[in-house]
Amino acid sequence: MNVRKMTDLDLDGQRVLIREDLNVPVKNGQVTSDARLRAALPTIQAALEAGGKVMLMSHLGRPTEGEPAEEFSLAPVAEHLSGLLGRPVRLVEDYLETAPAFTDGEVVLLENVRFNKGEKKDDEALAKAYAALCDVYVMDAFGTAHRAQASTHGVARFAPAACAGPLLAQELEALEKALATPKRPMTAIVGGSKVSTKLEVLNALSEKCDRIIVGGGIANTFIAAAGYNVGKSLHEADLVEAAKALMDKVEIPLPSDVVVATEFSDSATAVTKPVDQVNDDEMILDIGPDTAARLGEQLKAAGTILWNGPVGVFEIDQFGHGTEALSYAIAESDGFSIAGGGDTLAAIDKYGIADRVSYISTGGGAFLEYVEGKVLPAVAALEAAAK
Ligand SMILES: Nc1ncnc2c1ncn2[C@@H]1O[C@H](COP(=O)(O)OP(=O)(O)OP(=O)(O)O)[C@@H](O)[C@H]1O
Ligand SMILES: O=C(O)[C@H](O)COP(=O)(O)O
Repeated sequence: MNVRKMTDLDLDGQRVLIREDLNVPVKNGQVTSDARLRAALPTIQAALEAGGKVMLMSHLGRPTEGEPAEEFSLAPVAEHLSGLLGRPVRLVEDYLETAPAFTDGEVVLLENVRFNKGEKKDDEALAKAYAALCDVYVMDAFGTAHRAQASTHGVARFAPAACAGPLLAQELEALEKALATPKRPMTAIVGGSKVSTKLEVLNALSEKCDRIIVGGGIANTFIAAAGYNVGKSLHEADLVEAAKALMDKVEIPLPSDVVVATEFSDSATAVTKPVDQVNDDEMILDIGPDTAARLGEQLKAAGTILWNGPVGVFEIDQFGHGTEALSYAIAESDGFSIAGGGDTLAAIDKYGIADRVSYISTGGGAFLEYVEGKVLPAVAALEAAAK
């Protein structure tokens, strides 16, 4: 990676704009898993110690672009981060109109970049506006390095100086080392709710892995491809043909039993049933216990495990047993395990297996795309800026 590093630059007195991935789960105005915030702390502290005037920026969730909404505000993140850093973190909303002022000892957090029109399209004018806020731009958001957006990509072209932050550099080095000569069999677990983007990644993974375990909305798409009714489950009907093609290329064990409910809520009644008996008014929200036991045995025998995405709606306890069982199987496996993703980190915390996973990455989709062998757009932008 031929990029400038934050540690190579003199930050003293400079306005330092750090893009972090502070996209963490928030419930009722509280951060429920702060792993990504803790991972960003060493970078923030190093920039402060080097005398930088620190501004952080991040997205949170997937709001409708250009429409600020309280549910996607970084306010809970500012509060939580302030506790972790032991200093005030001031959330600034109007930074595109007025450049934020700095007070000693304070960190500035720019409100959700996805509230700005053009962020996701990598709009040049927006990228220039971000660049104008700083003397040094630091890309440290490994979890969002697979997105070519104004705050992760475009800004690097226009900032007076652009460099990689310590977390981004450390993640890339650790993954490169871990994946250089993976022990076989290599098994990937891909779950969660981002069906269309992650199904594409499965194609590349099918070339590298010996087996792919699917969960969440992704598994539901495969269940539909196998000809079963998935009722109201999250799935991607358009991708059923793509799922069929994948099943011909690599072993993708399908759930034999599933946990369903007729509503998506904390108080929903969970019913376990065979996969071929899902009704039209039901949603598949977890893998069943027989499936979890079978997949758990396969995981224990794996040489390398790559895990992104919970296999069920684990935030609701009655739909968390599948993710819990697979977490314990990963913890018990002698294979080298790599896990990453915002909600995956939350599941790792919930089931207390962090010290038994060989490497935990802050990236989910980013880590999968790295495994694919793709050059991450944010890294490419830093490489171009270093020329
Ligand atoms: N069967 C299902 N139906 C609907 N949602 C599901 C299902 N299974 C899991 N989920 C949801 O998927 C979400 C996590 O998916 P996601 O793809 O965002 O994973 P992640 O680990 O955060 O990765 P990334 O960092 O790429 O976002 C969780 O909120 C979980 O409740
Ligand atoms: O959680 C993630 O994978 C990153 O924060 C990227 O989020 P996105 O998939 O909404 O771009």
